[in-house]
Amino acid sequence: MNADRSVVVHPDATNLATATAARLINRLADAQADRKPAHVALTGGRVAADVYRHILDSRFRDTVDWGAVHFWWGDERFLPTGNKDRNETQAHEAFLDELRVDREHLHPMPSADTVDTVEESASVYAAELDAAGHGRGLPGFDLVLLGVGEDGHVASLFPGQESLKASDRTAVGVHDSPKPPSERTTLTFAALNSAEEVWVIASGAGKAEAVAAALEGGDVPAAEVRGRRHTRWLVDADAASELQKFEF
Ligand SMILES: O=C(O)[C@H](O)[C@@H](O)[C@H](O)[C@H](O)COP(=O)(O)O
Repeated sequence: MNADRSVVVHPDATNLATATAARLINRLADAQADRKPAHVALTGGRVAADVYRHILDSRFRDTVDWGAVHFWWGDERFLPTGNKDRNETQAHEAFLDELRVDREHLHPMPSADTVDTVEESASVYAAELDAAGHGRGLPGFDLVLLGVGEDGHVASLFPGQESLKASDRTAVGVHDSPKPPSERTTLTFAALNSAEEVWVIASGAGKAEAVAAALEGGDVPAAEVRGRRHTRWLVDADAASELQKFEF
């Protein structure tokens, strides 16, 4: 059961990205103080890319031993390695290539030139997650970072799709993503919610309806995410503009 949920409303998109970058650095440094290596699952999207870029620019960035962080992905577009639209590519360009990461600790979801189908991609990734978890299925994410779509999707878990029900698996393939490209690999809720903390970041008025639905009883995938210890919604004022019940 989710122990705790918080909503932090930031005045604007830049403040959201810079504050979340600092929060992420602190979260990873705290996780490393408890145990190394730390495990984080990254997300794709424009808002997340802004956060990654601000991590790189942060004067606190080397508080984290980046070589002792395992980087996973919450979802990935089923495209060839290096394709500019892959979440992995965007993360490398935004910050990973400039940090002293350990290449052995990078865990991209299989690409379209290494496996034939999204089902195979999901199966290979599930096996990698299980191996990292020493047979327990998952490595014990210290943090899962998520964006949210206008339709309330998180990762590549879209409204009305079978993937929402895949509670017995940690990763599944997606064929009909309404957000292009149509073929993707995604962690399931079982995997996302295994994390100590789950953070959802949202910026802009276009996300306001999805944020309100997720936080105020609506039927959207984003309403289903919860960290084992903490769930944080990190939003800017525009994305919070349709929240009714929160005083801020
Ligand atoms: O592969 C993807 O597209 C992402 O993982 C997706 O879940 C994204 O985080 C949201 O769609 C928000 O994207 P924006 O931040 O660009 O609005």
